[in-house]
Amino acid sequence: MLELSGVTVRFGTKTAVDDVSLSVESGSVLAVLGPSGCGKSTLLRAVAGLEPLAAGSVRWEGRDLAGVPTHERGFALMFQDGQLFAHASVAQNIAYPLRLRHVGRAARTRRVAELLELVGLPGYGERRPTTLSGGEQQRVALARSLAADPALLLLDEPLSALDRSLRDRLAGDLREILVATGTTALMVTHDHDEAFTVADRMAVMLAGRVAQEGPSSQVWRAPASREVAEFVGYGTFLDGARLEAFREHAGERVPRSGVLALRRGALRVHEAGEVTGVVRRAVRVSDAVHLQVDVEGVGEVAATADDPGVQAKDLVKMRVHLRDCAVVS
Ligand SMILES: Nc1ncnc2c1ncn2[C@@H]1O[C@H](COP(=O)(O)OP(=O)(O)OP(=O)(O)O)[C@@H](O)[C@H]1O
Repeated sequence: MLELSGVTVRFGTKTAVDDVSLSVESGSVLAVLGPSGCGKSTLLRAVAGLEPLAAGSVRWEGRDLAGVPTHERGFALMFQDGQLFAHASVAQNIAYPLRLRHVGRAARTRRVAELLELVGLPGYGERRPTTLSGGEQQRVALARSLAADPALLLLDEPLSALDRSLRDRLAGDLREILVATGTTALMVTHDHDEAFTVADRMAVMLAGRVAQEGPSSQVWRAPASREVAEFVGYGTFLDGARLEAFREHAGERVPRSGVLALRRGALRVHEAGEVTGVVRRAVRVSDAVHLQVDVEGVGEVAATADDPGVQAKDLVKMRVHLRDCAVVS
């Protein structure tokens, strides 16, 4: 188990990581999710022993790692661009951590074949990294990170250099590989979908601090604040008179008080929908149309339509899906 307690990292007068306490159970994956500059990479580097702590402690299996250098922590790091050795083969890249540990040739060859199988690249051993696609290169980087059975895998935006569809696919594969190998991992990312796919738990980090930590589905369904809600994809916030007007359209099942946060999927165009509005903007995406709809008394809300024909100035009816809504304070 990894335990961070009051971890603080400063650069001069700037506090990049501010009193962060988190734990990662053995065999589980925690995603630290936050916007650019919130301090998540610095936190990961502190766990790896690459940044000194101004305060707090990092413990692994109960042992305080203060003073333990990076290479003695038994952790593996994987970055955004896998940083493969361009002049070595895929097999040599993967075998590198094993060579450092003086694992014999036969055992290395066996392990490399096993890892290539695991990451879905059997038979790729003799290729050069430069002949591989970005997604394949990240798979090789993952295989290399896992080669020496690290106690803890530290992943820094492992998929963000890839395009969206590949990223979604690889996120699913990464999850399966981590579960299959029982790997304990700490991943930092700014992508909430990726965090949701790969991790068991999420910690949302804002301005150096942990704003909320919990099982991913809980952070998703019950964000602790408006800032967290915004970060995990809620785009419309209704309170006071706007909430009251929304209730008049949508009915009693809409909460009466607090701030109602809505994801785009909370309002879906449907002929029997209870909320009526005028489309102000319609943007087609691959499998839906994203709308901004003006609802009387409520103002503009984000909505979605399956019918690709929906366009600006249309009068639409929308159904409210409460599972895509949350009340935040
Ligand atoms: N070596 C350094 N010296 C001074 N300031 C630094 C250093 N490294 C990071 N910082 C600052 O600390 C803050 C946190 O940086 P960090 O890289 O951890 O953020 P991040 O959340 O990982 O962002 P990104 O997603 O953009 O990588 C930033 O304001 C950054 O400018």
